[in-house]
Amino acid sequence: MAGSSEKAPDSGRGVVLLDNWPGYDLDLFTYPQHYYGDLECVFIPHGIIVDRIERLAKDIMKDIGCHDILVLCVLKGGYKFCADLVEHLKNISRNSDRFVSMKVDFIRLKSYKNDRSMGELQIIGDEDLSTLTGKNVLIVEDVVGTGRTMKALLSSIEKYKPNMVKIASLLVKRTARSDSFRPDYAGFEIPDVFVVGYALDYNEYFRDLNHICVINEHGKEKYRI
Ligand SMILES: O=P(O)(O)OC[C@H]1O[C@H](OP(=O)(O)OP(=O)(O)O)[C@H](O)[C@@H]1O
Ligand code: HPA
Repeated sequence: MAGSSEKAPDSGRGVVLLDNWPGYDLDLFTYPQHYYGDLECVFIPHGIIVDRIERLAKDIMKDIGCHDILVLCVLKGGYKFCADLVEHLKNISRNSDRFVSMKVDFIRLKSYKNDRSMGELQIIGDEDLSTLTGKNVLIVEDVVGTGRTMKALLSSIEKYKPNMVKIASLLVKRTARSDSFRPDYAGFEIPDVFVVGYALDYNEYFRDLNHICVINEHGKEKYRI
């Protein structure tokens, strides 16, 4: 992976995977048998994901660790990232002089069918966003693609007047469909490919895959709705 990083590190973009990043041969890793034949490659192995999150947690604590934090996990795709990030944030907080109190809340958003954004964001459930009023909110999201989901969420949240809002996204796509929305913290910047695993899904499949992988055409056909 080191060979695929761009020249000067730009921590705002996270680990940059170039358009020609081929990923790793699937046979070098283990993954559930029920997905044999459905994947192109291992794009980001699980170990690297977790190591990168450890560093994100350090950066987040450095910036906002002086405040009490309300972590807002965006379901469903964000649950793995959120769980691992909170674990690292807790470890850092526990081992530092200043203990930061952290609460975790959840919101469920849905906009994708197959590998396409349907344009309209659904907030599923009856979330009471008034709990965000006056809070220092850290939104935790799995992927920013077009950026529509995050923009819509931010505009829904604004009226509840949180004290501060920061966004951490594990992945950010370089895509022509993007309205150039950038999170405050990014794990990896990736090309415009549809990835699954580590809780990212294709029509609810592949959330039970540890690595982030690229789905192939066979997989898309098999699970298309
Ligand atoms: O930047 P965008 O193009 O808007 O895409 C990003 C969103 O798409 C996915 O959600 P999805 O609708 O698949 O719901 P899920 O989290 O339940 O899988 C993902 O979890 C993000 O929330
Ligand atoms: O690549 C992706 N995978 C899963 N969900 C997504 N939502 C936007 N992009 C993606």
